[in-house]
Amino acid sequence: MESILALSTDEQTAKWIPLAENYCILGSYAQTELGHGTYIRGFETTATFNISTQEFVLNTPKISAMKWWPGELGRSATHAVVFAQLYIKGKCYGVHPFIVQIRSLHDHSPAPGVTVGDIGPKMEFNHIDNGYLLLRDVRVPRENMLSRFCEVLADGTYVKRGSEKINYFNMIIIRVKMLSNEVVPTLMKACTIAIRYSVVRRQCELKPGDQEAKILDYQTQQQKLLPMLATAYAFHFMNQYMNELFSKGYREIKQRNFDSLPELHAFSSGLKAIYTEHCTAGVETCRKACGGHGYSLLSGLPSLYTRLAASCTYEGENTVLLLQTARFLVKCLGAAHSGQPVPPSVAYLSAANSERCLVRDKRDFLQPDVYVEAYRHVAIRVLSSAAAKLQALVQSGAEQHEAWHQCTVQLVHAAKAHCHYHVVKSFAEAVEKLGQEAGIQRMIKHLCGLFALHGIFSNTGDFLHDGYISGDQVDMMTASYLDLLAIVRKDAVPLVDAFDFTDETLNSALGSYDGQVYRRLYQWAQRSPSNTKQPNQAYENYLKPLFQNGLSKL
Ligand SMILES: Cc1cc2nc3c(=O)[nH]c(=O)nc-3n(C[C@H](O)[C@H](O)[C@H](O)COP(=O)(O)OP(=O)(O)OC[C@H]3O[C@@H](n4cnc5c(N)ncnc54)[C@H](O)[C@@H]3O)c2cc1C
Repeated sequence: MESILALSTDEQTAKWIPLAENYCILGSYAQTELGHGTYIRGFETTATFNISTQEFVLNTPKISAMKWWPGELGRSATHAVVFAQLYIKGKCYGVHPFIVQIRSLHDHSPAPGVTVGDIGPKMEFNHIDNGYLLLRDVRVPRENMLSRFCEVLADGTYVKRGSEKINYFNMIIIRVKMLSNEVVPTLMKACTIAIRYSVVRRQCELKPGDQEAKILDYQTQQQKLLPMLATAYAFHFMNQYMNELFSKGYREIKQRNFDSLPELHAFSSGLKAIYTEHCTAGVETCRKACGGHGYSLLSGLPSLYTRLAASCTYEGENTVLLLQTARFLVKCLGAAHSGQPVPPSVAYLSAANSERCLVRDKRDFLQPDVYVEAYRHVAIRVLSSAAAKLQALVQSGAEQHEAWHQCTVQLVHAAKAHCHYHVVKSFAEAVEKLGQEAGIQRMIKHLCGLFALHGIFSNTGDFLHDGYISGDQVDMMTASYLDLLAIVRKDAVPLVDAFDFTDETLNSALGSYDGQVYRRLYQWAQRSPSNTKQPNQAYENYLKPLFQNGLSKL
């Protein structure tokens, strides 16, 4: 439905959306092929326009062209938005989207010319039937090409309205939505489970002779979990900013003003990559922080991890996305240096870069303008140094693509630094806006500081590299960081309760609101098939003969 809404004409929307909304049809987004996922221009599925019948004829010319991975395709979908190379009178016009009926609406059997099935077991994602699709002379009417931005007229004339990149616009939409709806809530759930568990679980004595301590009172446990909590809040506030930027851009694009498309694409790509990377790693950190019980599926944590791990790949592979962000940044840096206007998210590149951090006391590191400036400095420095290397390679005779290839590791670094700067900045701005609620503002400001200082603590080299901060300042920053761990510890439980997940949604024996961890683990373990199956077949079939055989030998 997202694809149809973004890519279809008003008439196409009026035809297909009510059918989808009323479950008369079920859709799948069929883009990826066996041989190509990232490189969309390399897709091999073809859609050839037949003027005499006014139809497109879709084909899978070879095995690598088979659609592979689309969700809901395996056994559920009746229709798919299939991306294929458009051919008119022998000329290729690139990849376009077509609505193709793949199963009968009467008995769900494959439509004529369609071979469709499930791709088999995966690391997780068992809630979705990812499928394969092979097309042999499958015909669809001319109206089935989604034509908001490109159309094929009855006489075979190809009409373009706007940027050719617009066909990828729905990928931006889905990317932006997945961050708010799936990625960040998953980290929030993991934090809720691990933090609630860490105030129930007691282990060892903090002070000899005392009662065993809650594990969240150990500084190392705080350092595992509380920066993850701060990350969840940071991404939440960044999402609000991104959604505003996106809504504005979406309105303009619908009016066929494509000016914001490069910025939206670059920003959503970079954020998707860093969110999914940090959230996936964060969920795994939460799991490990729950010790042995975190490894049990009953904790709810392993399935959060395996589901989220897929998001590093789908809707754009992360490295590839970061490189796209970097390409945009390098272009904007060039424009900024030559005094041309640049989009708002990169306006900071036009200002001079500060040389030194002027902090003299550890408390200064708790000032948002201090850490926001430090992140800005690093983002400009890393990008400038990658761009300078790129330029030097080209000036020394390397071809542009070769020079780019030799800089990709540093370019990925630059894209990450750009996104990290924005997340810190938007978090600090969100804190400012909470001015009406002093208590909440104080709490969230601590979290914001923790997020920012955790990033500096974990990537100290980036800040030390050109002497922006000194070794002494690193010590001050570390002292503030550790102070914040103890401060945020006090609010940790209300801060996860504020996410407001129900016990049913968390589905975790460790993370329920009432804290009855051990009772629930025992009750849920009772339901395990090995405990409920009667009689115990493993004993009857294998162990009993083994024991009897052993005894008979004595
Ligand atoms: C759970 C799940 C659900 C999915 N659902 C759908 C769906 O509904 N519909 C659909 O169409 N597809 C779907 N996909 C497919 C998904 O979109 C692709 O797997 C994804 O776009 C990555 O493409 P790829 O598999 O070709 O990876 P590749 O591009 O082959 O990546 C492999 C490696 O090569 C590197 N690489 C590739 N190109 C470059 C480059 N230019 N520069 C540097 N490094 C590069 C990558 O960084 C990566 O490390 C799904 C995938 C998963 C795992």
